[in-house]
Parts: sequence; structure tokens; C-alpha cells
Amino acid sequence: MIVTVTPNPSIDRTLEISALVRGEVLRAHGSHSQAGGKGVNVSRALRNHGAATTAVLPTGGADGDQLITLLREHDVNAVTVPVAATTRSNLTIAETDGTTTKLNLAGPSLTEAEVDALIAATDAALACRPSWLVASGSLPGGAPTDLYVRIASRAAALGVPVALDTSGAPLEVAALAGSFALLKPNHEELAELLGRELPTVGDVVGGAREVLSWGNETVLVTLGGHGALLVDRERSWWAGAPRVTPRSTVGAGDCTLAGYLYAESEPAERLRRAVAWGTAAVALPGTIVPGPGDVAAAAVEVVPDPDPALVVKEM
Ligand SMILES: Nc1ncnc2c1ncn2[C@@H]1O[C@H](COP(=O)(O)OP(=O)(O)OP(=O)(O)O)[C@@H](O)[C@H]1O
Ligand SMILES: O=P(O)(O)OC[C@@]1(O)O[C@H](CO)[C@@H](O)[C@@H]1O
Repeated sequence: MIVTVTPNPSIDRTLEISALVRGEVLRAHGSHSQAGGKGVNVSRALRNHGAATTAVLPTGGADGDQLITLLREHDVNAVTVPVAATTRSNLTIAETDGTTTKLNLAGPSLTEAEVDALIAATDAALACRPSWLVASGSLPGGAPTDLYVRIASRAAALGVPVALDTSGAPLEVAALAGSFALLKPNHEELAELLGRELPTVGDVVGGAREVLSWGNETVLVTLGGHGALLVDRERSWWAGAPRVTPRSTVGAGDCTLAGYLYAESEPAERLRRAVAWGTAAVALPGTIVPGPGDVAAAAVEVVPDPDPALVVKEM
């Protein structure tokens, strides 16, 4: 069982258009709505692969009700915490050439009591001692910047490892607290956290080791179309898949994380599965997550201890 907590979920609304032209009236040739938010996507990908998972999230207003309906349609077991303000909708513009433009709202502000109720719901889900707790996404207004640190310390008391995927100040506060079994920044998020560019494999591995030196155990850095790097204290691995034409990159990082956590395996095999799930996600429209029929793990190349001189954007 894997529990996910998404403090700022969304309905992900996707419009498919030929090409984005500012200032014009454009006709969409497709539209989709899915339950979104990073932890929600992790639960959806796990569920699609038959894994037991529970998603914990706040929902409010009519859009919150629609999010609950969508989760039911996705067959995801969810614990929803009612809040007064309305759940956000995030918009994706997906162009035919694979370019994805995302417009994310800040989302509703939670009251102190609602934040406490979210923590209590997460505690209740942790009582079944899941194999992982996934804490993911931005924080809503009203939530303290160290919310993920507080949740992680409660998980630690029960011996549950925590995987974290967030950005900006919540990532900085959590990474420095050093209590995470896994951090999943993308390339830009890791660079922002460290305050420097990370153009080469050596730079990324060195940066990830700095994050490990703060007390965290493993870092999985996703590199967009350039694969992913897995770094622990002793070793590193790079993995990449043959090129695909992206339809929507939204949620690819979440599917990568889900693939990594899905089953206990050697690090290289976990990374292979992670990249296979992430690559499968980009070939699907909107925030549609892959199932077993979409994933080609055998096509993924895994390189142990990759050459530090390699330039990430050339991989
Ligand atoms: N353009 C692409 N072509 C092929 N694979 C891609 C592409 N973009 C992403 N991927 C795959 O998806 C994984 C995750 O991508 P990325 O680094 O963009 O994550 P992310 O920024 O966390 O995504 P999100 O926040 O939308 O979930 C990559 O490691 C890679 O395997
Ligand atoms: O605004 P946040 O919380 O950083 O990200 C939210 C979001 O962009 O992340 C998911 C993709 O990873 C989407 O389902 C969702 O819309």
C-alpha cells in the first residue's frame, strides 16, 4: 500500500490545439478533464498498475465535488478532507508538435483547522503502515511552508519512508530538514534549490550528493526528454528511453515517481521502471496516466555511474 498526500490538488483541464498564437481566437480539436495534482497522479498511475494506494487530499466547492467524481471514475481510493474554498482547475494547452503550456492557479487557501484536518487524515492513512508516503505538489495558501516536514516526522515515528516531490520554498525547507527517503526534483528544481546551473551529469550528481549530505537518502532527478538520474551516497545511475513524440508532458514526473515506488527492486531496475512509466506518460494526452499495456521497460537503457563530463541536454 502506498499513501499519497496532495495538499493542493486540481482538476486538470486540457485543450488540444494545432498551435498557440497569442491574441487570436483558436479552436480546440480536443479537450479532457482529469483528476490532477502530483500525489493524485501518483495514486492514479499506481492504481492503473493494480497497486494498492490511497490518495489523501482536500476538496471544496463544486469543482471539489467534480474532483471526487473524477477520482471515482479513475477508480482511485481517496480520503477527501472537506474545505470551504473551491478546489482549483489547472489548464494545459497541448499543441500538435508536443509543446505543452501549463497555467496553474494558486488554489484555495485553507484555514488552520483545515490544515490540521488534512494532517489528521494523513495520520489515519499512515496507521496501516504503508510501504511509502508520497508528499507531492505545491502548498495551498494557509499551509505552513514546513507542512511536509511535519508530515514526514509523523511518518518517521511509524517507520514509514517518505518520498517528496515539491518545488520552491517547501522543497528548500524540507530538503534542508533532511528527513526524506527520496526526493524527486526535476533538473530545474534541483538547480533552483542549489542556486546554481547544473549543466553536466557530474554537476547534477554532485548537487544531489549535497542534498544527501543534509540527511536525505536518495535523489531521483528527472531530466525531461533527457531521462533521469538516480543518486545515492555510493552510486549513481542514468536511464533514458528511445525518443517519443510527446502528446502531453503533464504528470510525467509523477508517473516516473510512481514507477520507482511501485515495487521493491534493485536501484537500477527501479530507475528503469521509473523512466519507462514517465516516457509512457508523455505519449498520452492530457494528464492520462499509463497502464501496463503502455509501458516498455525493456526499451529503457540504464547506465551505472554515468560519465560526469556528459552534458545533460545532449543525452
Ligand atoms: N519530452 C520528453 N520526451 C520523452 N520523455 C520525456 C519528455 N519529457 C519528460 N519525459 C519523461 O518523463 C520523465 C519526467 O519528466 P520531467 O523531468 O519533465 O518531470 P517533471 O518536471 O517532474 O514533470 P511534471 O511536474 O509535469 O510531472 C523524464 O524523466 C522522462 O523519462
Ligand atoms: O501547482 P503544483 O502543485 O506544483 O502542480 C500541479 C500540477 O501541475 O502537477 C501535476 C503534474 O505534475 C498536475 O496534475 C497539476 O496540475
